[in-house]
Amino acid sequence: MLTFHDLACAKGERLLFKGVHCTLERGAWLHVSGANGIGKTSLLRLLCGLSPPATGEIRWDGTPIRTLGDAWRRQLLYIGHDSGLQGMLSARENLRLLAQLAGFHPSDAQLADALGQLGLAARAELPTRFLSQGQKRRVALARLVFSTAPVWVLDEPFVAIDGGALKLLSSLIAGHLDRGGLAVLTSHQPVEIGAHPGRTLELTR
Ligand SMILES: Nc1ncnc2c1ncn2[C@@H]1O[C@H](COP(=O)(O)OP(=O)(O)OP(=O)(O)O)[C@@H](O)[C@H]1O
Repeated sequence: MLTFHDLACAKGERLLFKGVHCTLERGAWLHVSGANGIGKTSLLRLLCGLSPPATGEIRWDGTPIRTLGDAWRRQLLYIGHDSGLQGMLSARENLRLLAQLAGFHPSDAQLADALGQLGLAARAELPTRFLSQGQKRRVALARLVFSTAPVWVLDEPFVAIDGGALKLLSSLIAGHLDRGGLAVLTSHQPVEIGAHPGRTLELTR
């Protein structure tokens, strides 16, 4: 279970938000919404332990994540809105690298399967600087096919992808929830994840 209580986030002198609460059981997902610049990405970064909250506490199964350190990071798959690809490396090489940085060691077959599911089989060996924006996004999202991390934190995962990839992404998240995972994502659009009713947290000033 992921809980956060009375969270506030400051950037320099500016308080972005305060008093943010949520409890997410396994199998649940949260849609974080709000205007540009309100602090959605900043909230995801707090949840991942990449920066500390100004006030409040984030707990995983009752333990503050600040005391879990690497043990918390091993629970996580974080995909930021920058796809984080190295343009000189192929889709397959990027996918392997991104997975390894997150502590996964996919086999060649898993990499091929993930790229195939994302419709990238014919582009797998091409340097990613030659891919379209949507194809780059698909490479970043391909990690979801083999990730076993229980907590998925996805910043704007639906941006730049077409209807087919959107359906696939939604079904990958639904499968993750069915297996007892949980997900926190941001989107400026309404999101449906199969039959899983999501919760919405709208950040406001
Ligand atoms: N390291 C930083 N130093 C100063 N200000 C920052 C820093 N990081 C983010 N900000 C500011 O914090 C605010 C919130 O940024 P954030 O990226 O969390 O917003 P967001 O809600 O995700 O926006 P968008 O919908 O446009 O992606 C913005 O005004 C941004 O400029």
